[in-house]
Amino acid sequence: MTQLSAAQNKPSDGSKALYGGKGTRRITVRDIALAKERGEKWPMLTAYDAMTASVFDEAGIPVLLVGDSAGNCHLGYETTVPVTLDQMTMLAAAVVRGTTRSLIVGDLPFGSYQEGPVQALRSATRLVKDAGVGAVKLEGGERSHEQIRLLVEAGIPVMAHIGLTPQSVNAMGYRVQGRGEEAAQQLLRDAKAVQDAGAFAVVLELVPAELAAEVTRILHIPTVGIGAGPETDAQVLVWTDMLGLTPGRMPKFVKKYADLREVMGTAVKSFAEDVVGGTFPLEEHSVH
Ligand SMILES: Nc1nc(=O)c2c([nH]1)NC[C@@H]1CN(c3ccc(C(=O)N[C@@H](CCC(=O)O)C(=O)O)cc3)CN21
Ligand SMILES: CC(C)C(=O)C(=O)O
Ligand SMILES: [Mg+2]
Repeated sequence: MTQLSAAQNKPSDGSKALYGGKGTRRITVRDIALAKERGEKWPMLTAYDAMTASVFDEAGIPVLLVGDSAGNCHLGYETTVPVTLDQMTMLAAAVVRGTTRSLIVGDLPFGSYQEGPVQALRSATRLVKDAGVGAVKLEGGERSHEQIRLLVEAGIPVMAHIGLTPQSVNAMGYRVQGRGEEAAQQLLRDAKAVQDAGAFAVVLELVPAELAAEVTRILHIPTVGIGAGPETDAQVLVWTDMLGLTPGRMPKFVKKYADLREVMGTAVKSFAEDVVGGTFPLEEHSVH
């Protein structure tokens, strides 16, 4: 363990912090492991296109997830369930092209790894070779440990995802997971299973804060919380939620840092009014 300067949340040994560090090469899973040793917290956001990803990359977000939340946040589906591997490959390739420093994690969509480890390896290989991601993510704890193990043996870093697993919405709904002694024990078994299988990090979605804190203390790999309280090593939010673009009511765990829906709506209305009223384009926007 290297010593951490608590005031600045920066490593005191001269190495680069995941967030706030000046390094320009691409972040690796090794950098992520070192951050946990230093007790450093880090942010993760979703991204679905090159332009948005470049904004987050330039802002210093060390890890970007090309989430299958693209299904409902980018492609107009109700849930993540219909998203295909072809769609994820196209979106992930765009995010890789738009970034230089962030580690890009590609979500394996529903149906691309449930058949077993061999299918999972074929799907993950597609994201690595055709999109250029540095890691993949898949849902499930004990039930996915064989998939995780084979991918890791093949040299593909895996981020696991336990607690609420949205690809199982038709079976479990969108409910808090790990409430009550039995469910808490299952979550602890899932967390240990993905670590033992070789995952480099694990997302904890919608689990009680106390349980997420316990998992974070027990595991040596970093935990990435979403609706899992303040004690996880990292926090992830869906970018359209935290920037106020997603329509409608937000889950309780979302903090809205901007109101892009309002900003964009107001701007496009002024454009429309300018066109209708003949005040755009002006002489300065015209060529002769
Ligand atoms: N826009 C968006 N944001 C997300 O965080 C997100 C997605 N889409 N799509 C994929 C999954 C699905 N997720 C979800 C979806 C719904 C709830 C939800 O309804 N939560 C409620 C009730 C929880 C309860 O009390 O049991 C909440 O208020 O948090 C939570 C996470 C998280 N992910
Ligand atoms: C919510 C995060 C963890 C995710 O899996 C996604 O955005 O698809
Ligand atoms: Mg996902």
